[in-house]
Amino acid sequence: MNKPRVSPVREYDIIIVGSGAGLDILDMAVEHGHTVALIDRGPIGGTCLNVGCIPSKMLIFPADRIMEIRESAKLGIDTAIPAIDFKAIMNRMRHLVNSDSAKIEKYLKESKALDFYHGEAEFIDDFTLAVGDETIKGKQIYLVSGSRPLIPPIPGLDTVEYLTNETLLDLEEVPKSMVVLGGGYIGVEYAHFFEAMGTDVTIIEMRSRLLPNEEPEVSAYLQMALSRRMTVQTECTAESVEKAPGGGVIIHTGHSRTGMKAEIRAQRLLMATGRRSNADLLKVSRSGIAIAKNGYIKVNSRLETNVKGIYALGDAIGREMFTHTAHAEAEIAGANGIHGQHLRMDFTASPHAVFTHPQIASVGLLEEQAAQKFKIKVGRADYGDIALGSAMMQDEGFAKIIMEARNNRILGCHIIGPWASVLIQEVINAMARRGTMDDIAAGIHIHPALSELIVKALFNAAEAE
Ligand SMILES: Cc1cc2nc3c(=O)[nH]c(=O)nc-3n(C[C@H](O)[C@H](O)[C@H](O)COP(=O)(O)OP(=O)(O)OC[C@H]3O[C@@H](n4cnc5c(N)ncnc54)[C@H](O)[C@@H]3O)c2cc1C
Ligand SMILES: NC(=O)c1ccc[n+]([C@@H]2O[C@H](COP(=O)([O-])OP(=O)(O)OC[C@H]3O[C@@H](n4cnc5c(N)ncnc54)[C@H](O)[C@@H]3O)[C@@H](O)[C@H]2O)c1
Repeated sequence: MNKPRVSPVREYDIIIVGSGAGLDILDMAVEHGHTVALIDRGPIGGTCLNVGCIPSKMLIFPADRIMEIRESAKLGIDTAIPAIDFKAIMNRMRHLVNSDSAKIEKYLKESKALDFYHGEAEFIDDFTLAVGDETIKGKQIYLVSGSRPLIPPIPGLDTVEYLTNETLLDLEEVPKSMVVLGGGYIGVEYAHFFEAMGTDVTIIEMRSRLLPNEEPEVSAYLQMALSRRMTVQTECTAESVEKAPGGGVIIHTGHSRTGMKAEIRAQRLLMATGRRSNADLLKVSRSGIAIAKNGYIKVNSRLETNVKGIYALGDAIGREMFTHTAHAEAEIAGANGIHGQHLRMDFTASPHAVFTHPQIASVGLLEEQAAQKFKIKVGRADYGDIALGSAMMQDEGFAKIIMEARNNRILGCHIIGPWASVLIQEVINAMARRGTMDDIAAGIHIHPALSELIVKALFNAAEAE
């Protein structure tokens, strides 16, 4: 009788799970001369490259151009969009994603500086992981295992076909109609994309506003702007789902305040209802690592778990779930684990942008949060208040800045309108240094440029009582 093959345990200085921000740790570990193993079940390169930021923004860029063309009528430019080549837009996105992912995979497979394990890892013991038939042990472990779509248990959902941020990337034809369930980041970005492509979109959001974690005025303006292009239903929950006779889906909804019931029929249903941790796949409990109630891995401010020598970062810890934050966390975790430093992760100036239309960017505290902690001054400037905004006939959109009243320290900034993700950068830089209004206003701002929006909001805040 053949004995089951038991491969010897291979030992490494460092094991990394995840090839998203995990690659940053890999670089540090290799540079430091450690023996390293990197594990990923694929697709290689993580969420951002394969099913997140990169494909979504490659799709949204043409959607933004469509909006520019539509909006140019107000400037006196007569335009039309005779056709949109959806297939070409999707193919361009898939080509870049696949080729970048393949390059990373080739490097991981061919590099002599590391061992790459292509498979799903799970803990079998402290510091010991199984990947397929292999068993590996690390002196230090970095869990950069990310998150995946959270699909709520809606009756009937298992009987219909639905899309997620992953499967929508395989679409070959533009859907005629789509219900986007969830008005969070993914929901409002893809609602913008599909409407621009010609889909009849309905967003269903159970909370009282879109992007419930943004500044309420930002949500309100976004809802107004998107409602001109699509149906937006807030305080609305999908109670059940069924196949529509002849194709598509029927979503039965209930309004949480009025109790009103309705049904919406659409060719496609996109689930954009949040994310869940991948920690369950890793079976981290077998190594004694503490997990929060929501399934994310618990870490201290040095990004170390309760098990000394095991670090976690990125979406795996469920804090600010953005690529740039994951990279910033990798710097901290790597410096602590690999270089023996004692750095703490500071989320005070951790920003984000939402690439819907109009674009949104945000850093720091919301007005309500700031008011609970400090005596504050708030300033707002509209795009229409500055010269370039007027030239653009940008009569909507604004920047809002929140400062500590006693010293003008910047506590938060929220922008909705063109180039919000770029405009906010100087505020982020100032906040990262715990800066005040002077750290921004001291520099001469070019006239007439959109950056004057920030200066105007700052001065309005300074003058506020
Ligand atoms: C549609 C969408 C759009 C987004 N847009 C933006 C944006 O514009 N800007 C932005 O900053 N952020 C954006 N994000 C968020 C961003 O993608 C994530 O925050 C980021 O990718 C997290 O990186 P990570 O390295 O922590 O995890 P991931 O990139 O998810 O990497 C985790 C890796 O671990 C692997 N893995 C997990 N479990 C195991 C296991 N048990 N064994 C082996 N391998 C495993 C996975 O295969 C994966 O490759 C977006 C997300 C989505 C879904
Ligand atoms: N531009 C960016 O940086 C960007 C873009 C996309 C995603 N992301 C990242 O991905 C994460 C996930 O995005 P997401 O949009 O899936 O999650 P999310 O948590 O931002 O939004 C999910 C929304 O769905 C709603 N919802 C949940 N269940 C529902 C139901 N049954 N009926 C109606 N509404 C329901 C929630 O109230 C919530 O508003 C974000 O937190 C962000 O970190 C970032």
